Amino acid sequence: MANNSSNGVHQTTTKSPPLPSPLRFSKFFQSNMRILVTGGAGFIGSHLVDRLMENEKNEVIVVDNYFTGSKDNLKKWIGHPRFELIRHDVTETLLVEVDRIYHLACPASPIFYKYNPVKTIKTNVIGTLNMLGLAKRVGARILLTSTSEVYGDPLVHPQPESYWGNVNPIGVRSCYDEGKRVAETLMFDYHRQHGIEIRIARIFNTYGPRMNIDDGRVVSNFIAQALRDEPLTVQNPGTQTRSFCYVSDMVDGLIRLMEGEHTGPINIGNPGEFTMLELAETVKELINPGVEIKRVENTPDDPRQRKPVITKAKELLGWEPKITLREGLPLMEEDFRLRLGAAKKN
Ligand SMILES: NC(=O)c1ccc[n+]([C@@H]2O[C@H](COP(=O)([O-])OP(=O)(O)OC[C@H]3O[C@@H](n4cnc5c(N)ncnc54)[C@H](O)[C@@H]3O)[C@@H](O)[C@H]2O)c1
Ligand SMILES: O=C(O)[C@H]1O[C@H](OP(=O)(O)OP(=O)(O)OC[C@H]2O[C@@H](n3ccc(=O)[nH]c3=O)[C@H](O)[C@@H]2O)[C@H](O)[C@@H](O)[C@@H]1O
Repeated sequence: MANNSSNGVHQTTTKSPPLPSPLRFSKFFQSNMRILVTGGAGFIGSHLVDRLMENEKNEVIVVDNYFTGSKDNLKKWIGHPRFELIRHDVTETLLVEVDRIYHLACPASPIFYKYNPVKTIKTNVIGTLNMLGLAKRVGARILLTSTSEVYGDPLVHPQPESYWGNVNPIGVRSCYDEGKRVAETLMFDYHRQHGIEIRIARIFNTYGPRMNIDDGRVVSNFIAQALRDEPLTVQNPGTQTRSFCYVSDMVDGLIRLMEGEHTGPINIGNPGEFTMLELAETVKELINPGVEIKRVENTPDDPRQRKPVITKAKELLGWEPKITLREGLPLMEEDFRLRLGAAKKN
């Protein structure tokens, strides 16, 4: 086990952050907080935007290239005076004046991030560099949505933030997991070298309404399959585990991290751990008891186990998840039924 005893506070800097734009101190400037959400048209991003827009002091700017996200996820905010939506690819520079940057832009489903791996790594590396450059120019605080995939196929279980991980640097998942690891490195280098205020969330598998129906991730696959009366495809061996966090809990954790005092990295996830066979059985029981469960081939480098240690999130952010898998699945089922036009039997 590679253990990092210097993780956390010792790696931070005492350098002052760059000054915010002079506009902040202008007597005509409204007291609103201007918040940029990259990848805000995606699954987690659009829920985050909903929550941020509830606060009348917030102005929200979303940039997205719509690779896996869609305007539909933000339709209720389009035209709102405190909301702006920009078609933009984060691998290109962006000039906006903001106080906070939630940097989510990156395809998250393995099917999509493996589709164009070179683009995925550019998004993670060049995209994060561009957002850090922006943060430096305007004195904004920036939060990166990193991932439990930085732990790779973990040899330590459950995973604390101090674990350095077990990642294949040349595998088919590396564009994503090594990409996020470099993104974390860039965040800390900008923090130490330029005093940028950074926050890093290591997100564990998150699910909920608005996931793409054909997203390819396991929860959306199983729910869509159950509703279409198609076999639930459990990839071998079926004993691999994941810990699933409902999206409203995730958004709450991200906002607490952004507004708190700690750089992270901090794991944000639900420690309830399930094998993929258990997940399939639960979906079958709750949504379609008649559906078949079918075993299919897995993909290379699939992590065998994953469960977050969330002591840091609890102690430093006062955060822990509230929604169990059994409570969250029916909420997602409702949304999928509406979108698939699948009425409830009985
Ligand atoms: N959902 C999860 O379980 C999970 C777990 C760990 C980390 N994360 C991270 O959280 C973030 C959001 O994940 P999600 O589940 O909402 O995924 P998603 O695919 O629904 O959202 C990603 C968004 O980023 C946009 N995007 C992709 N590349 C871009 C680019 N180059 N320029 C501009 N926009 C771009 C997409 O169009 C999409 O709207 C990602 O950074 C992901 O790595 C998610
Ligand atoms: O939370 C994380 O940190 C990462 O988790 C996921 O990656 P992964 O856990 O591999 O997500 P899935 O594709 O949903 O796979 C989960 C498990 O379900 C299995 N699976 C998937 C799909 C399916 O139809 N059947 C099935 O059994 C896979 O073999 C895997 O073991 C996300 O897609 C990443 O964006 C995210 O960063």
